[in-house]
Amino acid sequence: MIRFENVGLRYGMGPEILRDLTFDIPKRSFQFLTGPSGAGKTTLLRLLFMSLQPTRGLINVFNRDIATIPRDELPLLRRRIGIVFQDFRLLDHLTTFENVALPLRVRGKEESSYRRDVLELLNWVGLGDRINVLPAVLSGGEKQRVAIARAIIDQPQLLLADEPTGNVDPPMALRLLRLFMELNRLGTAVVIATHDLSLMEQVDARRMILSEGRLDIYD
Ligand SMILES: Nc1ncnc2c1ncn2[C@@H]1O[C@H](COP(=O)(O)OP(=O)(O)OP(=O)(O)O)[C@@H](O)[C@H]1O
Repeated sequence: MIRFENVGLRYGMGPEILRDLTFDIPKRSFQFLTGPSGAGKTTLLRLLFMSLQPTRGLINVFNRDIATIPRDELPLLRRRIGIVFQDFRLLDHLTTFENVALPLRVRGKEESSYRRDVLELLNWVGLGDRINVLPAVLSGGEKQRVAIARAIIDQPQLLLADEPTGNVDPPMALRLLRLFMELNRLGTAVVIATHDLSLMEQVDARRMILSEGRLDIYD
């Protein structure tokens, strides 16, 4: 589904942050992306989301060479990807419900067709009593769960999550992990960037480890 070949990335004239990355992300796979702070996990997620072009090498996403995709086609392609940003990126003027429902609204779906699904997911992530509030009154952990719910509500083909359990307590982290596993069981390829060893120990999943610009993969 995704293929990197000899990919390198530097920001401006800076040092090469990622070097000679060659790997695949197969359909329906589940992997953790880990490595020390500053190793380039967020950068790699940005390459996967096509919000950054590599300085060298080839990236294929959904069998398209990202260097040749016209800019105006990117939004449509990105709709197949759910993403949880480290800084959440919720829309401040929308309620919890509206933020989570956004990908469905963008698709032109009627609220009556998804209302129950959104409410069920919000209950599952423990936000059943925060449905009608704006992001400004939510805690960091609550915002994180809204961002996760928004990323998965439309069952994307690929989920990219940057430290998705960084702001919640261990029991909630486990609950969220179960949610990602269920999504994966339903067919989504999942990439979770994390430092959380205890979280990774819960699942016998592929590990992609970034260190000093290189990537090692343990299947
Ligand atoms: N926009 C940018 N311009 C210049 N340098 C950047 C930019 N974004 C990231 N970097 C640098 O690239 C390197 C990798 O950063 P990145 O955020 O990808 O690492 P990370 O592994 O996600 O870190 P963390 O675990 O702390 O979130 C760092 O040295 C960072 O300073």
